[in-house]
Amino acid sequence: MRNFRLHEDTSVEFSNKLNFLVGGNGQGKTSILEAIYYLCTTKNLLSSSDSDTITFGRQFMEIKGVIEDLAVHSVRLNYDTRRKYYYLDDKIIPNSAEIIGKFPIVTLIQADHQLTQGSPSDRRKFVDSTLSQLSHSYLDIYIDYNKILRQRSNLLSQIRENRNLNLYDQLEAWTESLILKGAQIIEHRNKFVSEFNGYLKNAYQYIMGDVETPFISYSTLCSPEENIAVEFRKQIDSVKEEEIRRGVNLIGPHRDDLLFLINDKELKKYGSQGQHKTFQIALKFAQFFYIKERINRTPVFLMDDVFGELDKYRAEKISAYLSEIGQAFITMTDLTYYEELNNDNRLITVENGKAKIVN
Ligand SMILES: Nc1ncnc2c1ncn2[C@@H]1O[C@H](COP(=O)(O)OP(=O)(O)OP(=O)(O)O)[C@@H](O)[C@H]1O
Repeated sequence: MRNFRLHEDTSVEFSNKLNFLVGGNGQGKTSILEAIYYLCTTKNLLSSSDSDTITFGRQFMEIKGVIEDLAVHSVRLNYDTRRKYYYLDDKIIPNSAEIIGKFPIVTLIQADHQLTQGSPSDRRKFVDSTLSQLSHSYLDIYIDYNKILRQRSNLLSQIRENRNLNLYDQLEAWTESLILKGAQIIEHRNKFVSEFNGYLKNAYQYIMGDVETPFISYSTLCSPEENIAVEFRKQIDSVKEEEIRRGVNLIGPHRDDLLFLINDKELKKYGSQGQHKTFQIALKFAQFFYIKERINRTPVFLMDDVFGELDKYRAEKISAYLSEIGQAFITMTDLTYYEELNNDNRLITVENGKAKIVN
């Protein structure tokens, strides 16, 4: 990393098992996770803007890495306040969608409280990012669908201003495309949720025991037994005037949600803080094992300060769970859980933007 947040010039060679990044607050631990995430996805882990990551007073940042996976790849990201460049094996990648799924990654970070406590879009993002890492065809459908949404809402606003017949014909064509792609998204999400529930139950019960059973219910425009395209058409026809009046796409999978339940009770309404936290962690471990089994490759796992907020019982359970994952990067402010770890693992201290391997 060069000129990346506090890291003016930091290099680290990681273990292919667990890497513990230990240091006080504000020393640059999370930034290392952020850099790894950039290399695997081209995107920012914390939804900050790329320009925030350049060390104060500098004009550019650079992150380079070697990823040993099915093959050995060199990856590099440069950002110079105007443009971001991503290189894979020294070849520039113009479209970041090409990288999604190439280096599978799962993250467990502070912002994950939004998964259970935030808005439906946070939950849709979870499903979409999992499916996009698994299948490029899902990503293509998803990108197409979002383009259609934009075009169609522009058109709805135009019709509001000018009710011309030609525009109505165009609207019908966009509605057909919306239904076609939207129905494909719903089919994929339906299948995902039905498969994923087993993984979630395993992960949750590994941490909490089997007195509590988690469940995800997918809330979309119709039930799984109904014909998606037929229902979609029926509902979109019934709100046509309202869509024009508001210039908004009112029906489709962009309004879906996931409902989280514990023992059939809605987590959002009845869950304790601890249950929320356990649910968030279980979602991420389940995502890890789901991706791993579907594509037969082990995602990299990033965990930012997970242990700080947990009681001793759950922290120990999760610490034991770590031995079942592959390469992981785990930040912590102290070494309470380090003693349980074996020789394959690496302890790296991070202090004021400098990283040092301790063992
Ligand atoms: N663009 C930047 N240039 C220089 N320093 C920065 C920049 N952005 C953030 N920082 C500094 O980096 C530090 C935050 O880094 P990071 O989030 O990696 O810390 P951390 O070790 O994970 O801390 P915590 O344990 O509190 O989460 C802060 O001290 C912040 O002031």
